[in-house]
Amino acid sequence: YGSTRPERILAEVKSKATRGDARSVVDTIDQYCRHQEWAMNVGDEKGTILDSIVCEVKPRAMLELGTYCGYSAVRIASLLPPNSRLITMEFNPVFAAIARQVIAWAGVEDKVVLIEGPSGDWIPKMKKEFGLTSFDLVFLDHWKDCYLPDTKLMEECGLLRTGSILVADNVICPGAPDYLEYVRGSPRYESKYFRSHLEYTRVEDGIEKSVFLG
Ligand SMILES: Cn1cnc(CNC(=O)c2cc(-c3ccc(F)cc3)cc(O)c2O)c1
Ligand SMILES: [Mg+2]
Repeated sequence: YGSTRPERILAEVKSKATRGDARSVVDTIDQYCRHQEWAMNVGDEKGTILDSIVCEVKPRAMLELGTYCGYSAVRIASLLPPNSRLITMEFNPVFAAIARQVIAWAGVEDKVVLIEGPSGDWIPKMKKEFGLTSFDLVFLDHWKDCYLPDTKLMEECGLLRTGSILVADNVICPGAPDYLEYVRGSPRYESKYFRSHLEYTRVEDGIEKSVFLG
């Protein structure tokens, strides 16, 4: 059914999840990816860690790099306070097209802005395009070799303020060694590792939470 994995995930959401119910969309995707076919969503275990950070920070302005099918965008948006915005960026137009439909099905489209294209092109334009001063919280979940260059670019573009928090998925598997070395070694960050597992598996993975100190 459906020719691509994201299309099969969307089909599952439309047939099993309750329209307008973000939690049921999240649970449907988790069930499908745990029992039918694995997919690179942040998943339920690491998702709980992400939830706790979103609830603690209560971000007014949040950025996600790497939308994929929209699983974490839906998860995050369902926790955002009123008149807060999640901007989520996806390079791959096929993923973006699926994610738009998953986000709409969950009924969170008024909290989420999905932008398509390369992060390196978009990051320098964000302030102007969205009337932003800075991001309170950034979730990095895109190509692992882009975590570090994009973090440096966000610093240079003044998108991080004292207290802005970076949350990075997959710092162990597939891994982002250069990023980890940077945030753990830099005096401008206070970093903490949350040990977990690769989504839907017993393989070790984790989330790194790093506070920008300015
Ligand atoms: C193509 N593409 C578009 N966006 C991206 C960015 N995401 C990832 O690469 C990514 C990969 C994995 C993963 C894949 C294979 C494996 F064996 C173990 C782990 C897990 C994740 O949570 C991820 O976020 C890749
Ligand atoms: Mg990931």
